[in-house]
Amino acid sequence: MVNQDAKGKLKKLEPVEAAKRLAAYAAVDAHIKPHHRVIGIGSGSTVPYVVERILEQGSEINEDRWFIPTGFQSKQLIVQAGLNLGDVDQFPSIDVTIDGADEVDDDLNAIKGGGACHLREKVLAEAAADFILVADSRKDSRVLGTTWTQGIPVEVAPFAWAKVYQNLALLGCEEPILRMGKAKAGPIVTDNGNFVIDAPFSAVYMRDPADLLHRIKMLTGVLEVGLFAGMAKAAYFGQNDGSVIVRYVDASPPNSARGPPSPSLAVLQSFSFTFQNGPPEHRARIMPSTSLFSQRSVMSMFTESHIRSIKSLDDLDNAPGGRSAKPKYPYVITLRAALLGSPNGQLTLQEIYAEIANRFPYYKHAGKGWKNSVRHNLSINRCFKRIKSADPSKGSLWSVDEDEEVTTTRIRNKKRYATSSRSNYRYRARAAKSRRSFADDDEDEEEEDDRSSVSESASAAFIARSPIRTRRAVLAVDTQTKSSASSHPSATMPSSPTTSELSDANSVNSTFSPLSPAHKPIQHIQREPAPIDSFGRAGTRPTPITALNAGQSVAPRASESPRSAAFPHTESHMRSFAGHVQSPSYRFSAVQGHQMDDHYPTVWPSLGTYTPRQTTFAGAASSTVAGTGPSYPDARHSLGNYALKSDNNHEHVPSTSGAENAQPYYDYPPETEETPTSSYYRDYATVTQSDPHWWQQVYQHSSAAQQHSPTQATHPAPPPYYHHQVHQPPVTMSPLHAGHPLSSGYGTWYPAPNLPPIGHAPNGDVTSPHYPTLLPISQQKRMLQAAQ
Ligand SMILES: O=C(CO)[C@H](O)[C@H](O)COP(=O)(O)O
Repeated sequence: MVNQDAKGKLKKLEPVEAAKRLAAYAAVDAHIKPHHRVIGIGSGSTVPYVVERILEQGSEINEDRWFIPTGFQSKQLIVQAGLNLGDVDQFPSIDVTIDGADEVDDDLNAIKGGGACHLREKVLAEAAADFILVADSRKDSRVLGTTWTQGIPVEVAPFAWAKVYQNLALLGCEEPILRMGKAKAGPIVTDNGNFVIDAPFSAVYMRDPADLLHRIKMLTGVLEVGLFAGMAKAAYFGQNDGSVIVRYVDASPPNSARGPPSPSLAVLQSFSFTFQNGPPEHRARIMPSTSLFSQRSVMSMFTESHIRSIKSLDDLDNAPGGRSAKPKYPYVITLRAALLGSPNGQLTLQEIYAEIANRFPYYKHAGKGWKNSVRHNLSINRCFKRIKSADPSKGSLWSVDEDEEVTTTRIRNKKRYATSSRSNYRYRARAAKSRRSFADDDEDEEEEDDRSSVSESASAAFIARSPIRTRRAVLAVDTQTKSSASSHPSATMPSSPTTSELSDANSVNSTFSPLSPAHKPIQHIQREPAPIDSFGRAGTRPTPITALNAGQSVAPRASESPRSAAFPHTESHMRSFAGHVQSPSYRFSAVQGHQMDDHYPTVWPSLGTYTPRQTTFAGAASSTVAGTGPSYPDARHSLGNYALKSDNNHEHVPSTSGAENAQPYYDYPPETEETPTSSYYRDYATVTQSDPHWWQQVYQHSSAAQQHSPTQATHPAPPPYYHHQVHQPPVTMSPLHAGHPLSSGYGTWYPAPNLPPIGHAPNGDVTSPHYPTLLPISQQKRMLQAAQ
């Protein structure tokens, strides 16, 4: 056999190659079973070992099989190995596809397409009952884009490439590059006759690969995106030490890994793998990355009937070490016990914390992380129900739905992944929504979060928000029959990025990279002059960013806001009560935890952009961003106390006059709750459509408030609420719109191309990585200039 030397031993390989072989062999052994008839063969440097191992299953098994290639390379491999070559149009259902990857994140989302095969690769991945990734350990990453920095491969129709290229930049891509051939003049051409653009996006975007995938995929001319979100069932990473780390999206191996063992396990005695099962302590010892080894595996130690027999916190045992020791129970069990044991079976979030900390004093000193976990578990497990409290000052109540399966995460995940990446996406959106709503219930917590150090922020925030944990298991080479691979000295592999490395990667050095001079093929197209609005301003249409010269903004800002009969006040008038009036967009931003200051212009409906003199928040500030910065006192005294009620019953219920009375106020209408981003845009659009008369009322009221209390430092009279009916139907922006430039009456706003992580905004703002801010192009340019 080709992989064996004259003595029948496995040929020695360089460490990286040996690691690839380990991964490939382990994956084939676990997933390609004798009964599998149609097998997808992926592309990349690990895949030859996949074919090698399949061949070792014997010609008898293989002669009844069909092998489907993902490109030229795999077609060659199949043909040269003498295997039956098929295609996906003959076999639209594939048993198992095994493929390489450029980078794989914690949730088994992957970047693929380094070999420009990702269109076919994705078709085969989707067609397969089980899609399995194989790679060496360098591809194992926490956040995509950490090690694979050349960008997301995007396959495009050749004639559309320049348009896609331009639109990728508008989506926030830092520096798209049309991939050039190595020994070819001009761009590489894929197996399907298309071009590839490599599109790097900053870590903020990469934290939600499904969302980014959808945005890019929606660009006309894009044929496929090399982001494989929620598709892989397992990933095998060969290690230098001769072991293989396998990660599943679930607590147990996918279907293909069950059933009769692969014959090669028995055939190839000299190279065998064993799952290191056994007690959790043992697994923990061989898996230093315990944070990745989540509750899921712990959960499997409890049977459903055991969980159902627990009726209160008193039924829970202490861990060794007594009452104050760290409890051994997963949160779902503890939470269930706390709720069931309460007098009415209902508790508020704060009461849940208190009950748990009372039963297990460990939590009293355990920092804040456990509260995040409590909220996370409440939101993701269907057995917990959220109930509106009759007393709004109490916040929501939680109870247990006994009819729902007690969610062992294994069962849940199976359902979730049985469908598609879309369900993963929806799931994330649901979890995201839930997190947002928790923010209102859990003021203290958010406060703590906002103050948390930067070192914790980037990766911790990502990990905390990721609802899915993959399970790691280590496949180790049997010590009795150590393979040649493991006898090689270990090469130094880059380790997982540390938190600080991650934050470095996220920090903003420049906010917008203009197109690379080396690849600046888009010509300036003479456009019709931008329409002039009723205030004499140009720029009501999106202007492609690529058509701008350095330092030029889309619509230069006039020194004074224009006047109109309906709203005859100058900008300086407006400034005089900057602390009293806010636009909903401001307020929305406030609830996301953004600290606003005069770097952030406000869009005044029909008037243009208004830059307030100082940071102000609307009523919302009194809930989630309480205490996040010096602006808060202003927010407390800002007008902000109005309600915006739109046709879809989407009501911004304001706070009354201070944090003490703050209520959860922001409720997402169902049709817009898919992603925070969509809501952001919807709100933004609402601003641009608001009725000027309403604003006039607000103005008048705020004038009155100001007369009553001329300085912001003293207490303005709490104004009554204003209800505003938006005359046009509310704009429901799907997430697919997100990322497109929006035009207001004043200019075009683009999604910020390179968003700062928490605590890293260039102006010192606290920002949330989850809720991109729209920055006006002029500001982006300013920031870019400042960075240079
Ligand atoms: O997606 C791919 C090709 O489109 C490959 O699987 C990926 O690029 C990995 O390749 P390699 O193992 O050679 O690094």
